[in-house]
Amino acid sequence: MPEPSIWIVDDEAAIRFVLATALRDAGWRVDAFADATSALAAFDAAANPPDLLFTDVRMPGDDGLVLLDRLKQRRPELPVVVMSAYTDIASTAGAFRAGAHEFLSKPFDLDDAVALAARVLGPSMPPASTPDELPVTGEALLGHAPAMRELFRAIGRLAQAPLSVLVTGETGTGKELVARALHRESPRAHRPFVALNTAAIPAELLESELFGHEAGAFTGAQRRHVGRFEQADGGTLFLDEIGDMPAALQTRLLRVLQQGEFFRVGGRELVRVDVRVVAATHQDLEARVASGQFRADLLHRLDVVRLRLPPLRERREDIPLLAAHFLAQAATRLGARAKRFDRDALDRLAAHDWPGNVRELENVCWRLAALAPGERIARADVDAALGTVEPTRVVDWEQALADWARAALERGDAQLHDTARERLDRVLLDVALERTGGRRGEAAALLGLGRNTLTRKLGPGRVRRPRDAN
Ligand SMILES: Nc1ncnc2c1ncn2[C@@H]1O[C@H](COP(=O)(O)OP(=O)(O)OP(=O)(O)O)[C@@H](O)[C@H]1O
Repeated sequence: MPEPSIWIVDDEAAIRFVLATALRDAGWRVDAFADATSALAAFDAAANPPDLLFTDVRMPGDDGLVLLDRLKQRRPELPVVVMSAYTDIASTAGAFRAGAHEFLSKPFDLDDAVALAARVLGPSMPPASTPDELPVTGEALLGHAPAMRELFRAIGRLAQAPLSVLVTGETGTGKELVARALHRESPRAHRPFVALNTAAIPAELLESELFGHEAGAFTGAQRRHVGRFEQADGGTLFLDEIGDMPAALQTRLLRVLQQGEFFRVGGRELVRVDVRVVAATHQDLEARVASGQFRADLLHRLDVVRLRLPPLRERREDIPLLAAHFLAQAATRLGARAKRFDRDALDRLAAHDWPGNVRELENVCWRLAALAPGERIARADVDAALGTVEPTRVVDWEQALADWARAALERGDAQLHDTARERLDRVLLDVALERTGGRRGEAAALLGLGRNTLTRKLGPGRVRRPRDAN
């Protein structure tokens, strides 16, 4: 069977490059095109058409929606993922009606794109293609803020002992890099480092992803699949977004951690493994335990040692160092000339709040490497790259939230974070569903969520009429 092939159509060289690299690393054949016309010409001439196509929306010449339409006329069953900037989402909601398979809002996380491709092309990818089994050398964890120095010391100490570690911190703060560093510095370094993002994989596939399955274990399981635990034997298993793990699987994971052995899904043979688990979460797991969403005994098992990564806004002194690093890295990988930041530009970067933390900074630097016209990056370039993401009304909203939080703390409300998240999700979902007349796929696209995530958030009994009282 030939390996599945993926095509990327995007006018932005940086996006083509990073997406193609990530998908190739994951084991797929990838071809990339800079515009719709050349992609369509290649499609018509191709002996082996793609099995999946990613397209940008806004491109010079025919846009991605025109391309989508033309492709659908030729091959209606071709899955097409439409990628678009956050600000274009409203105009892109129609993409689903036009037959798009999925929607990826830019800037996106490469892991999400790879997971999405894995969903479309099937979970039993060729075994050699495990996206996370990358070489773990040369991934520098940079920083000289006191909290980071303390963290490096802790990593050095902890790497030697096979203790479970829980890494906490907001999204994009570098939790996975910490896990990789723990592995790299450990006696397990010559064995695999395997990562699994619990939140990126649909709940129904998670069990077989973790523990593997035998051929015929369920519909669609044609071949035996070796799970991540087995892949990581002798090495380190990194479980990202552990807080999102479904309850039944938490129970199973706990048992495996206690006993070091398990059955594959549909299997009778007991599999023994020696795996060091590093788990990560951006959530408050104690609060999830208190509200019954996370098992206390599993938390204790994972949380033998805890490492906390501060958000980037709490270590602003590291911003210039990180920015220079990402800019140089992007230039090398783009084959472009190195650029430098003006003082003002660095000040602007240092003043930003970075809700997406280091990942957001990395994305902005890639954008600057690819787009800023001169060799010196000025403040205005940074303004443009940061976009107009902080309209003034957001401030009012945050103010209201702060008032609410103060009042709730005053009342002694114990589960503030969960309540807030739930209300936030509910408001966003209701507004989006209201706008799309209840069509979930489009509502998901409007919110920049995957359809699966939306369905999970809606859950049973969560489908409410738009204007129900609270
Ligand atoms: N201190 C650092 N030095 C260099 N690069 C970093 C650092 N911290 C994070 N990065 C880079 O930022 C990006 C995000 O890091 P990472 O994936 O480890 O974050 P995360 O906390 O695991 O995110 P999430 O919770 O969303 O999974 C990666 O590309 C990583 O290489």
